[in-house]
Amino acid sequence: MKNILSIQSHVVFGHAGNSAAEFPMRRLGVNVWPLNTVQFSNHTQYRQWTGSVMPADHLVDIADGISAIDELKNCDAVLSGYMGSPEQGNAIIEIVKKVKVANPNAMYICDPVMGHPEKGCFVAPGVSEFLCNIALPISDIMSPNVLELEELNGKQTIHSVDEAVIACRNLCQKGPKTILVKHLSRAGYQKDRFEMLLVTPDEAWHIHRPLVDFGARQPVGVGDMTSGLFIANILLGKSLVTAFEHTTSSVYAVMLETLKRHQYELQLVAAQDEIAKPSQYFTATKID
Ligand SMILES: Nc1ncnc2c1ncn2[C@@H]1O[C@H](COP(=O)(O)OP(=O)(O)O)[C@@H](O)[C@H]1O
Ligand SMILES: Cc1ncc(COP(=O)(O)O)c(C=O)c1O
Ligand SMILES: [Mg+2]
Repeated sequence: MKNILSIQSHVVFGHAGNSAAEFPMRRLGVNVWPLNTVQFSNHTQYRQWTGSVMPADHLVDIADGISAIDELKNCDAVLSGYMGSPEQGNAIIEIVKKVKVANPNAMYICDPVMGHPEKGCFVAPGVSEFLCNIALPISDIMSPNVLELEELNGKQTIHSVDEAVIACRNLCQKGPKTILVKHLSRAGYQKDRFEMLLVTPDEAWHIHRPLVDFGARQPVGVGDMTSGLFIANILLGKSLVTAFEHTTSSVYAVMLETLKRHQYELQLVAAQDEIAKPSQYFTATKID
């Protein structure tokens, strides 16, 4: 059984951060060790929430506890997502280093959640700089959306798929050898499809799925679920491309179930069998 230390936000009501990623990863068949960066009542796109950001040393303390019972060596990957503060970022890097000492084969996948103030996703000041300067060079995999990719690539606007591939290759030179662009949005080929990219130093793959019409109230936590499913698929031994395809297909099934039930929160439990074995399978196209 593979083990993922998943360091993300936790919401008590609904699904974002660990509350969006943990169940789908487990449903695929990997073990998850959730380490929560915040505990909020609900995700921030409700524009109001209660709860607390965990102190940065709490994160290291928990990892040290796992190390003390000699289990850190069984950690196969660290996944990080929504961070409550840049200090937490530094704590996460310390944890990644400890995990890699205990298990040199462990991977670090960083979902560089930077927030979109206009969309209502709020992230503490300094987190974006931390992701660009400190997290990038030590990540094995990064999973930005196109806005995050622009930030990571020196704030250069990305207009097209070709430019996105170039931006990803720039990141590959600085650290992560695999980049999953979780959402190409305006940089994609088509306005009426949801598009993603998978880029390594040698190859680039493109995938698209239909847009699901949620009107103005788009579900949150989709990125967190996407990054989680991608690393879970990789740990299950799938190739990068198959992991990419399976992730797209599972996420699409969750979106459809969410729409069918007229819900704002992702319908993870209802769609659980589709997460494991999506009935509609999307295949990727090699573009480089
Ligand atoms: N098939 C789909 N159809 C329509 N919207 C989708 C689909 N898949 C995902 N989305 C939406 O696309 C958005 C992706 O958000 P974005 O900020 O670009 O990346 P992230 O998921 O990292 O936050 C989310 O609002 C999500 O609900
Ligand atoms: C607490 C929390 N975690 C994570 C996220 C990221 O969600 P997404 O996967 O949609 O980027 C958000 C977005 O608002 C959030 O409020
Ligand atoms: Mg996101």
